Order: sequence, then structure tokens, then C-alpha cells
Amino acid sequence: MAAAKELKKFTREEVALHNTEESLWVIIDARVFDVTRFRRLHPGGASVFMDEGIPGQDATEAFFGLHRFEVLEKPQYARLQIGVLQDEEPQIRGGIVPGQISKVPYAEPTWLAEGYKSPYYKESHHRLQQAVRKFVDEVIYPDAQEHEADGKPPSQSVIDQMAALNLHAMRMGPGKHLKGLTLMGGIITPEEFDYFHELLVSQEIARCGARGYGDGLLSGCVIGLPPVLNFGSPELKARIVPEILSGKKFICLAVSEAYAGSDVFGLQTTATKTEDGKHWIITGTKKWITNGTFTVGCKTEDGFTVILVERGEGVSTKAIKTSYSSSAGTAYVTFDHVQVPVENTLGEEGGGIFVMLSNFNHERWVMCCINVRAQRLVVEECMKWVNQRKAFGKPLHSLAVVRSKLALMISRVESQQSWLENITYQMCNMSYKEQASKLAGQIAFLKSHMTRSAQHTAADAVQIFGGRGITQSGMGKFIEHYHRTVTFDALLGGAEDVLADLGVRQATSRMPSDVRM
Ligand code: HEM
Repeated sequence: MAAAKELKKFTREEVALHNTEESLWVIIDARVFDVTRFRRLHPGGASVFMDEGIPGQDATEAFFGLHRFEVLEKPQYARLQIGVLQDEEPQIRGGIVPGQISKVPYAEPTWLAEGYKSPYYKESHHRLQQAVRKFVDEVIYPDAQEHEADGKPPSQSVIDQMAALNLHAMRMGPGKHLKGLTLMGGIITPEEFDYFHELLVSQEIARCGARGYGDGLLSGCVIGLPPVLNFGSPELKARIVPEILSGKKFICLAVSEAYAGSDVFGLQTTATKTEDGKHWIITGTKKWITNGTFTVGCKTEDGFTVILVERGEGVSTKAIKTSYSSSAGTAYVTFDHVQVPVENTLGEEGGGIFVMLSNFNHERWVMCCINVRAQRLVVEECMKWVNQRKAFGKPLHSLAVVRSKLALMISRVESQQSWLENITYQMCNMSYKEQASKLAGQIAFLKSHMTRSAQHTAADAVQIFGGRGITQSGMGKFIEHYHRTVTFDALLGGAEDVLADLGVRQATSRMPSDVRM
């Protein structure tokens, strides 16, 4: 927006004189705009500027009932501002102020909201959160908005800047891969880094509200690299890991197929050994694969084996159009007699299910971190909308039916974040093995509960926003996007119903044999 100090000052009386089609000014939040020529170009039509109470008048309330704050920040509209009101200051804050914590109730998890306390987050978490938020607001958010819309992948410059701060490495969680790295310019040490740091990094990125872009931003690495880190040979890791964490190469996990998804034993991609036993020959297809090197689940003689396949001869990919942005790079992958050295085997031959299962908890937990933060963004959007939008002469929040929807949305998001933090605390205090046995059910339940809740929240938000909730631009743009893409989380990393069932099956299998009512 134009800097207020360079602008002329006008009284309300002076502005009021410009109330005709020949000279038309309006006041928006103490800023004076000359819309005489713009009127004919206005996306909302020319006539609205001549409606009662608009020409030469203060149109602040009418404006914010129809436009996002960002409209005023766009250069082509900001230049319409010719001055400010004498002795008055703009009062409205909107858009993105890099690094800022939202003051909207429930827009932030309690550990970030003013005046609240948390047993889980220490000073190092706050330090990291502040730095990551500023980076996300300044670097990732604008790129996310642009490419979610144009469908292009995240800019390499953003991936490189994230790599320079070791953000890709931090998204893999605590562990040996962080050793010796300078994290976020050195504001936190690898030794300090725990799952709460990882949680906050994932959640800060999720605030962008760009689902396809978010997946394109190396989420394939979050799920595809752990099998290499945990089961790859030292040589393989030395060759692959640095290239990936520096953002030079992309990796993804390729399990689901046209034939099988949750049913990993139903996979049809095969890996057979060459006669000399030195190579795998991989043939088959994979579907809905995010990003590019592949960590592939294959059927082998011994059952199911996970193998790292590098892009090369016999590997081809083509884009799949889904209901979210092609920025995610969702692909159909074909392996046609691809020759891969046996040294690329991850874990034991035939032990693929163990490799996958050990990955699933972390992967699903990351999805939970992202999911609940995306839900919170919807709460924030709804809170703002019900406050600034008027219906029947009153703000929307004066309607009981709207308040009851908000009550459910807020309750869902708060309870899920609390459950997530409890699980994260257990993760910080359990060995990886303990996590696998004790937390698989908890995480499966949380994810399944969250994805179902998210769908309720999406539907409620659309009701609150009305037609704007299904419109890709303007006031409801985040709601439309959320509603269109919300079901993704209910499918990735284990379908909602399968996960809920997994949790119950695990619980019943652990019932003590001597317990009776
Ligand atoms: C400097 C002043 C203004 C600028 C730069 C401006 C700009 C815009 C833009 C960019 C849109 C497209 C909306 C979007 O996709 O976000 C829009 C829509 C609209 N504007 Fe304005 N506008 C201004 C003032 C006003 C005023 C004073 C009114 C009247 C009360 C008004 C009424 C509307 C309406 C009714 C729409 C359509 C909204 C919808 O489809 O939901 N605008 N305006």
C-alpha cells in the first residue's frame, strides 16, 4: 500500500465533494481512493460505486464485506490511493505481516496464543517457530499462492533457500541425519531438535493453505527418504541423502498402484533377480505418486521388498490430474524392465512390510500435524468472515446457527491439537521400537478421526461462506480450496476406515486374557 506519509491529507468534507461519475472518491479505512477511471474496470462492476453511501463516503464496511485485505495491497489497486484522512489513522490490519502471530481467537494453537502456557514447548521451540514463520510468510507463502493457482511446481529457488536452512532435513524429524548440520542459521542445535520442533515446522508450512503446492514441496521426501535413512547401506546413504536434503534431487514413496493401495500385499509390481544375482529387474506401475528417485514397494520371490529406484532407462512418469493443483506433481509411474543394483535394496529381501510399517507411524503423524493446522486456518477464515460480513443488518456471528457451527469447528481443532501434542510427547520419550508398538493405534485413530472431522469442518465452512465457499477467488478462496482438497488426507498414508479398523484390531488383540466385566 502507498506509504501514508507521502500522501496528501483530506478532510471528510473535501472527499464528500467527489461524489459524481466525473470525479469519484471513496474512503476505505482512513485511506482516500480516486476510483473515477477505475470504476469502469472494477471486477465487481461500475454501478456499485454509485450505490447509496458510497460516492465520496466512507465505504470501509461495504468494502471489507466483499474484498480481502490483499486487494488493497496489490500494486494495480494500491496506486488508486491518493491520500489519507486528516487526523485519522488506518485501523484495519489484514493480509500477511511476516512473522506475526494472529490475534484472532483460536487462529493459533494455545502454545502460541497470548497468555496461554504449555508443558511441551520450550524456549528453543519458540525460537524456531518465530524464524520459520517469518521464512514461510516471506518466501514460501507467495510462491505457494502463485503455483497452487498456475499448477507449476514449487520454485527451485524456494527449495534451495529451504535447503540452505536445512529445513528439508528438519522435516525428516530428529535423528542422525541432522548431525553436524546448521539448523535455521544456527538458532537451534541438532541435539536440541525433537519431534515438537518437527511438528511446528510442518504446521508453519501448512498455514499457507495450498494443499497441492504443499505436497509438491518435497513431501515425497518426508515419506520416501526415511526407508533410505533407516534401511539403506552406508554407501547408498552417502550417495543419495546429501543430494536430497540439499534439494538437488527429489525422492518419493511409490507403493499404491492401480490394483492395490491399502492392501500392500496385493501389489503387482515385481522385482526379479538377474541370473548373476547382481541386479533387480523391476516391472509394473505405480499410481498417485507425489514428486521424483523412487522408494518402491515390489513383489519379490520372498514376498514384499522395498527397493530404491533411480530415474533412468525404463522409468517413465506422466501427470495425473487430481482435484488439487498439479503443483503437487502427482504422477503415474511405469517401470519397464528397470535394472537396479541389489545394493539398492532397503532392509531385508522379503522384509518390505517391516520397512513400510516402521515408516507409516511417522508419515501419518506428519499428516496429522499438517491436517489439524489446515483445519485451524479454516477456523481463522471463518472467524474473520463472521465478524466482517453482515446479513440481515448484523454480523453473521449474531446468528445462532452460525455460532453452533463455529463451536464444533473450534472444539474439533483444539481437541485434535491436544491429542496430537500428547502423542508427540510420547514420541519424544519412547524408543523408535516402542513407538511402533505403542503408538501405531493412537496415530491411526488420530489420523482417521482428524480426516473425518476435517470433512465436517469443510462442509460447515462452506455453509458459513455460502456461494463464496465454492468460488476460487475472493473472500472464500481458502474455503473453496480446502473443501475441494480435504479428502486427500483421508486417503494418503492409509485410508480413513482402514486406519480406524487397524486401531481397533490392535486394541482387541492386546486385551488381557484374564479380564472380565
Ligand atoms: C479501491 C477500491 C476498490 C477496489 C480496488 C476494488 C477491487 C475489487 C476486486 C479486485 C474485486 C474482485 C474480487 C475478488 O476476486 O477478490 C472486486 C469485487 C467486488 N467489489 Fe470492489 N473494489 C473496490 C471498492 C469497492 C466498493 C467501494 C464496492 C461497493 C460497495 C465494491 C463492490 C464490489 C463487489 C460487489 C464485488 C464483487 C464481489 C463478489 O463477487 O463477491 N468494491 N472489487
